[in-house]
Amino acid sequence: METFGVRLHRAVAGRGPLCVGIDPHPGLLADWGLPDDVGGLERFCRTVVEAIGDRVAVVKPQSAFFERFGARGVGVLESTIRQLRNAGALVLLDVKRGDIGSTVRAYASAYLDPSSPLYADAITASPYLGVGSLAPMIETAAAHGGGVFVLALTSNPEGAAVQRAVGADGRTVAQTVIDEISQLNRGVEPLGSFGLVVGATIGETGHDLGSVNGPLLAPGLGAQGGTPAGLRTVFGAALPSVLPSYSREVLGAGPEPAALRAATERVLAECRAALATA
Ligand SMILES: O=c1ccn([C@@H]2O[C@H](COP(=O)(O)O)[C@@H](O)[C@H]2O)c(=O)[nH]1
Repeated sequence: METFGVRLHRAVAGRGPLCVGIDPHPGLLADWGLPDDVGGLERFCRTVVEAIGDRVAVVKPQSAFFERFGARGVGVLESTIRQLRNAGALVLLDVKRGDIGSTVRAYASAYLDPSSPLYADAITASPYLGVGSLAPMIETAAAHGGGVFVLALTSNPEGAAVQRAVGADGRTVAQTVIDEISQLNRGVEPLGSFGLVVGATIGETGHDLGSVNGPLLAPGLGAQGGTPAGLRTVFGAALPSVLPSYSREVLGAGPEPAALRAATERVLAECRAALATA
């Protein structure tokens, strides 16, 4: 069985360093001339899958925008994940789950067990009940070749108050998360399966990302103000491990598939150029 790290490394080598998010905001549905209902959601997602599913390394559906339509919205999420995987994209489901360990085990079954209808290649996770509480997710991912991206330094300004709080050992909360995830990837080649989320908006982090040896998802590009040129400031020597992520910047180019593809090619070229300077 191939690990998620191996699969991601190959996908990025073949398709380029880019993650595109599927965030069907009500405003985007309206801009695309679609109704704000399950039918509109389904058409939006099908258009994105058909336009870019066969050319982007990673696609990141944002679960919240599907959940707001209830069971039928989650049904669209299931079929979107399936279609994306059939098109050869790795699916990173953005659910930011976290809880006590026994409940985390249920989340792991829901998203990282291949027998689940919502099975994805990787998920996002929240470490604020303790990184150790995520162990069942880590174990399930490892058992099935999946990945987990844990929030470390998020792109929103409110995150810093929690993530940069300093603990008794002098490390920030974020550095503790970084260090614990780094341990999981130690010695793994070419890339570990356990990643971190570090926002592209946050500037110089003051944190040591050099030993993570896993993917660094960088949301916040485009709509939130982050730029490919700014990635060097945020990530420094860790730049080669960065997976830049855009949602609204690309989706806003729709609904024409050719325009979605052109926006994807544009941001990919910008990211390639920024990461090539590493
Ligand atoms: O720190 C974080 C973690 C996750 N996100 C998610 O990424 C996308 C960003 O969307 P844009 O339209 O490109 O701003 C969205 O799903 C967020 O929930 C993040 O922005 N920052």
